[in-house]
Amino acid sequence: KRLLPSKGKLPPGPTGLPIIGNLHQLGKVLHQSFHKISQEYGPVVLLHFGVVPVIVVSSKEGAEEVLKTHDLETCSRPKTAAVGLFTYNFKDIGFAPFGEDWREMRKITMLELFSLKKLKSFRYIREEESELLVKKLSKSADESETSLVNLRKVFFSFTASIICRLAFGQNFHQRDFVDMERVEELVVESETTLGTLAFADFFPGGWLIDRISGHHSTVHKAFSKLANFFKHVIDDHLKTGPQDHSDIVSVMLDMINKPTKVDSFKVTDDHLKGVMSDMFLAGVDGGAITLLWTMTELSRHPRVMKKLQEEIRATLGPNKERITEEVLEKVEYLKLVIMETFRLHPPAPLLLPRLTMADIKIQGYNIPKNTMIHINTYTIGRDPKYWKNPSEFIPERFLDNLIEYNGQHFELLPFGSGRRICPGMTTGITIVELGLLNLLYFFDWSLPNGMTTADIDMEEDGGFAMAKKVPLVLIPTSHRW
Ligand code: HEM
Repeated sequence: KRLLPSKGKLPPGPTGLPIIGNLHQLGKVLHQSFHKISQEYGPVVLLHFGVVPVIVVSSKEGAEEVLKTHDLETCSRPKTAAVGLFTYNFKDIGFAPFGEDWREMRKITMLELFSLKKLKSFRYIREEESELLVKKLSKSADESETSLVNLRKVFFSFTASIICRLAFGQNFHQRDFVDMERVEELVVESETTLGTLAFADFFPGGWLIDRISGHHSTVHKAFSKLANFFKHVIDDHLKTGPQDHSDIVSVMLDMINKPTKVDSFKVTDDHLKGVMSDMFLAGVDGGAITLLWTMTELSRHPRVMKKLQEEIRATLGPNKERITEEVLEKVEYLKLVIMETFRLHPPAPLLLPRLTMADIKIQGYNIPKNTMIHINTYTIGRDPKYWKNPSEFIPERFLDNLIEYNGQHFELLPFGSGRRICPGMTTGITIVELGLLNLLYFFDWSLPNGMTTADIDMEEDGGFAMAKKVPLVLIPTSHRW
């Protein structure tokens, strides 16, 4: 507590050890460790990561105070070494401190993601990639009645193909510098490294321990693979001559090469690569993880799977050749299933950490300036105070309330809230809905021979994202009408 100068009452928390603070009390999966600690110490907890004070907020009311009442005072981000490397010195959106760089990068990305001019082509890309997904799965299903499909690989290559076409203008079915089979590795390795705690961030001189333990070299290896991929994408744009503004990379390259106003904000190479890092990691991971947990829960709950497939097939009618996005509005139960998945498996369970820019009060506790805050949406989604039978997967619970995931309801925050809410929410949710619609309309799904629903592994893994540790492997059968 001496490290956190405060005139008022500080939140409670477990007693730490000298120097390392509470680090020895944390496991590899941070949101689960925080969950256990909050069950004992309450919804606002003070911990020390080495010499750095960290507050964990695990209640709807606390989250609302941080993200709404004090949104402005808490809308910066703490800096860590690995993040600095992957974001080209915080020149991205997700980890940039509050200020001009963040504001400008966010503006450019939002304008691009929601550009009216591109709505039609974005929609075409998503629909075409969904058709390709169905073709790939049909091939597996036709080869053998028992052919196994690793859905983690399928979902990562599906979301990566879409994001890379929307944001980078790269169609990987026509390029050979990225192996779509290995894209999952590239994203998961980068994301996990990015979210791992490093000694350098929490102790003076901790960089030495990181070098000896090999952490430093692991981070640099993962980063160099990603940097090499970005280099190919940028070179490819430069080769084709004047930029056509069809994607974010092209728009930003033009801003770097032809700044318009003398005094205006200068976009640099680092801004471009920082934004590419965000799009690739946040965009691909969020969608793939949501798809994976949804299919996992559906496989564990045959009643829900059956009801959802019946709704989808009744709404779309028989023997459709392809699915277009306008039907998304009509499949109500699908939305409830996704919300229930978000409640139990929020893809970013701690959102991204915030940093206070002034002294504030949360739930009556003093939180001084420059404190790191984590919101544990995993605990909030399982809190019996807000949810009846919280550990059960019951999509119908959302029929009785008006809760949505748009950042206005603090008991369900899969995309965060406030100034730093996810700018890719609409894109992300459309990819997830369209992917699931195709999978569930065209195929019936079963577990590998000899496996029962009780055998499905639910173990979590992860850094910033809640990955599923063991891949989900299922058998697709083309649906016969
Ligand atoms: C289902 C898919 C997705 C989920 C669940 C998700 C979730 C999140 C969450 C929880 C945050 C942190 C918000 C906060 O700190 O309050 C975030 C931030 C962000 N997301 Fe997403 N996301 C998804 C898809 C996407 C997509 C498709 C893109 C871009 C193409 C994207 C780009 C970003 C960026 C740039 C940020 C940082 C925003 C900032 O700090 O200002 N996300 N996302």
